[in-house]
Amino acid sequence: MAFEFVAASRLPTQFGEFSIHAFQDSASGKEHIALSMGTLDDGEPVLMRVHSECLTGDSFGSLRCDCGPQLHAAMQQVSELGRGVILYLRQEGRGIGLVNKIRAYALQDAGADTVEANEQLGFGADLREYAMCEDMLRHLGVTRVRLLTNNPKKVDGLRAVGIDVIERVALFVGGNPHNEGYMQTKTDKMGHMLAPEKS
Ligand SMILES: Nc1nc2c(ncn2[C@@H]2O[C@H](COP(=O)(O)OP(=O)(O)OP(=O)(O)O)[C@@H](O)[C@H]2O)c(=O)[nH]1
Ligand SMILES: [Zn+2]
Repeated sequence: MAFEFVAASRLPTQFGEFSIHAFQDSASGKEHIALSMGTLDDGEPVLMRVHSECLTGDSFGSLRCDCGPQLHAAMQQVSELGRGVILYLRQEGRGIGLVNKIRAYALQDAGADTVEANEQLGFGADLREYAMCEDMLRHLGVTRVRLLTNNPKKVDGLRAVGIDVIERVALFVGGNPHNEGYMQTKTDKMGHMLAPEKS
């Protein structure tokens, strides 16, 4: 799959004015988005968030996860710097899709954790891959990144497709009673680093 740039426009937001860039794979029709601010092609490291689409969290304000607050925190940090990029990847449900994620939520309502639910549906814990990021960053002229994430596997995944991640920057947004089990499972079973590293 090769993701080609299609179009870009201004995107004024509550966090400041971004540029929004649309990319599409001509064969599959799959689409991904980048939000950018400032000059990115000067060779200096760029603050980057790779955000997996989460309709429930990003759009409906769901308290079952931490996606919505993470997306807004990343946009706020880029805006404060006046420079950075957010790759918004259409890989809902850690790659299993929205309908399957809701099926997984139903299993979690019945007692499964977020990994067990995927597995009970016949999926692996995390189906995401990051090859599209290389095409998107090449178009934007980004060569080195400081990655906003609590997920070391995401750092590994991006490096595996040739992206020079020079630093992982924690993106803690706190928790709530509805997502504490989910966050614990991410820590215990998926290697997320959701607490400040002991210095
Ligand atoms: N299958 C499944 N996907 C989920 C669930 N909760 C959130 N997601 C999806 O998980 C993705 C976000 O991944 P997370 O594990 O929350 O975080 P991450 O992106 O890996 O790590 P960070 O960069 O630190 O945010 C989005 O695509 C969400 O739709 C769940 O219970 N089951
Ligand atoms: Zn979410």
